[in-house]
Amino acid sequence: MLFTKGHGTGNDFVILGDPDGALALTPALVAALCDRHRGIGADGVLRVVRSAKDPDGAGHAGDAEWFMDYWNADGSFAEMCGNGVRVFARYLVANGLADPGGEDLPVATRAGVVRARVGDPIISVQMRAPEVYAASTATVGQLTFPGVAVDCGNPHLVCGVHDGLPLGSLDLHAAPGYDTALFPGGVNVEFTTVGDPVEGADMHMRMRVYERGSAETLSCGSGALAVGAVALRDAGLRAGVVAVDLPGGRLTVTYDGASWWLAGPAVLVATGEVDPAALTR
Ligand SMILES: N[C@@H](CCC[C@H](N)C(=O)O)C(=O)O
Repeated sequence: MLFTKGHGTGNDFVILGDPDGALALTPALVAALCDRHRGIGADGVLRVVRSAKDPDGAGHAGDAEWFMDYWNADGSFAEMCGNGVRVFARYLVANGLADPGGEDLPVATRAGVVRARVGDPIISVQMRAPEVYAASTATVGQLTFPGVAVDCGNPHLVCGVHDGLPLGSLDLHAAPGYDTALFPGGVNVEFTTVGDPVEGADMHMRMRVYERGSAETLSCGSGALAVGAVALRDAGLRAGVVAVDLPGGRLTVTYDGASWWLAGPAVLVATGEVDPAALTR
C-alpha cells in the first residue's frame, strides 16, 4: 500500500491515494497505520477518493471532484479536519490531481464542501461558518474550566484558562471530562489564553487541544477556527484576524464579515510503501 506522510503545523496524517474507491479501509487498519511505534504514526488518515466513488463523498460533493475521507487515529470518522483539508489540497496539487493556479479548489468533506486557496507554503481554506451555541464546562483533574460549544461541522468546546494558570501546566495525557449529554458523539476540547499583540492580527490567542479520537495533538485547524470565532465574539468584533498559536505553530483565522478562512502551512514530507499485513503482526 503506497502512502504519503504530511502535516499542517505538526498535525500529521497518513495520506492514502484511492481515486477509484478500491481500498478496503477499516478502523483497525487506520489505528494500525497511525500507531507511532508499530505503524507509520499519525494523528489521522486522509483517504483521497473521487467523490463519486465513495458513498459518503457522493452525498457531500457539490462541485468537488475529490472527497476527503478523514479518519481519527483511533479509527473513528470525523466530519471535518481543518489541517487535513490543507494537507489534502497540497497532496492533490503535488500529484497533478488539481490545478494550483485555477479557482479555489473545492474539497468535499462530511461537513460539506470547503474551498482551498493553494500557496506555498501557506494554504488557506474557506471553512464552514462556526456556530457558537451553548455554555458548558470541561474538567482536567480537579480543575473545572467554563467553556462554550462551537459547531465547526465537527464538535468543539473552547475553554478559557484564567488566573495566570500556564497552558503548559494542564495535564492532557488523559481526555478532559465533558458533558456527554451535550456532546453524545464526543468533542474536541480547546484550552486558551490571550497572547500578547502580534503584527497583522486583531487578536492573538494561544491554545492546546485534546482531540476526539486522537488525544492531544500539536495543532487542530477546526479547533483554531472555533477559538477564533469565540475570541471575536467575546471582543464584540464583527470581523477580524485572529492569530492562533499552538504547540505546532501558528494558524490564522480570518472573518471578513461574510466568510471564515483558516490559513497555515501544509507540508508533504515522505512517500513510501507499507505492508498492511505487517502492521498487525
Ligand atoms: N485535527 C483536525 C480535526 C480532526 C477531527 C477531530 N479529531 C474530530 O474528531 O472531530 C483539524 O485540524 O481540524
